[in-house]
Amino acid sequence: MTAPTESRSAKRTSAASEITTPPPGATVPAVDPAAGQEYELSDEVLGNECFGCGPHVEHGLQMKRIGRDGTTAYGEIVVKREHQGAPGLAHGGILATAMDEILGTSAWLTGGRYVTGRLETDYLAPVPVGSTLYLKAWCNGVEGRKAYIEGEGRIGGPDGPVAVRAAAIFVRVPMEHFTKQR
Ligand SMILES: CCCCCCCCCC(=O)SCCNC(=O)CCNC(=O)[C@H](O)C(C)(C)COP(=O)(O)OP(=O)(O)OC[C@H]1O[C@@H](n2cnc3c(N)ncnc32)[C@H](O)[C@@H]1OP(=O)(O)O
Repeated sequence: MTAPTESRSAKRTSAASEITTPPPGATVPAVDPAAGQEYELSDEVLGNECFGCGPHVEHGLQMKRIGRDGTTAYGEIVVKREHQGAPGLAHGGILATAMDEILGTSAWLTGGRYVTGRLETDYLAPVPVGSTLYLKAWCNGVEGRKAYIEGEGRIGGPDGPVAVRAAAIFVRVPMEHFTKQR
């Protein structure tokens, strides 16, 4: 009998593909205190009915952003019954949404307003209903309007096993992207 082999995603240490890996010319943004201030103000400007972080969105993730360090963002969600896919486990799309939210937060910490262009997700372990997912995301580089962001979600504690990883390209947009009538 052969020993069970580790899954391909468990062997990978990053969710980033060639597309979401910053090109050689990308720069890691310097920490800008004004960017942090703008990020704090963003809810006031845009309101917050966000499925990811709106505190009063009943069936939303209600992600708590619990800190930042430069462009690294930290957050937590508690997986609720209405977030399940298979019985007792978080739906993969919900986990991707949580990653989108925390990676987006890191992008905004670079000092611009960003939307997700591409999001890649690796699922490494099931996430049970009732568990807390500890999220972290950081910026690997910025080139032109593109921010290359990566992150992970852990269960059991902030240093627990990684259950989900993601990598993304966020594209900088003007404020009108959010305010114009469609
Ligand atoms: C405190 C606040 C925290 C906020 C957290 C937010 C978390 C949630 C974030 C979201 O979920 S945002 C909602 C989901 N995303 C969208 O609705 C975006 C929909 N797409 C668009 O609006 C446009 O396609 C987009 C603004 C992304 C780009 O259109 P543009 O016409 O402005 O730009 P263009 O297409 O010229 O692309 C600009 C650059 O980005 C690149 N790009 C665009 N889309 C891409 C993509 N999908 N994959 C890779 N690269 C992409 C594109 O190749 C190009 O690279 P170069 O400058 O090198 O030429």
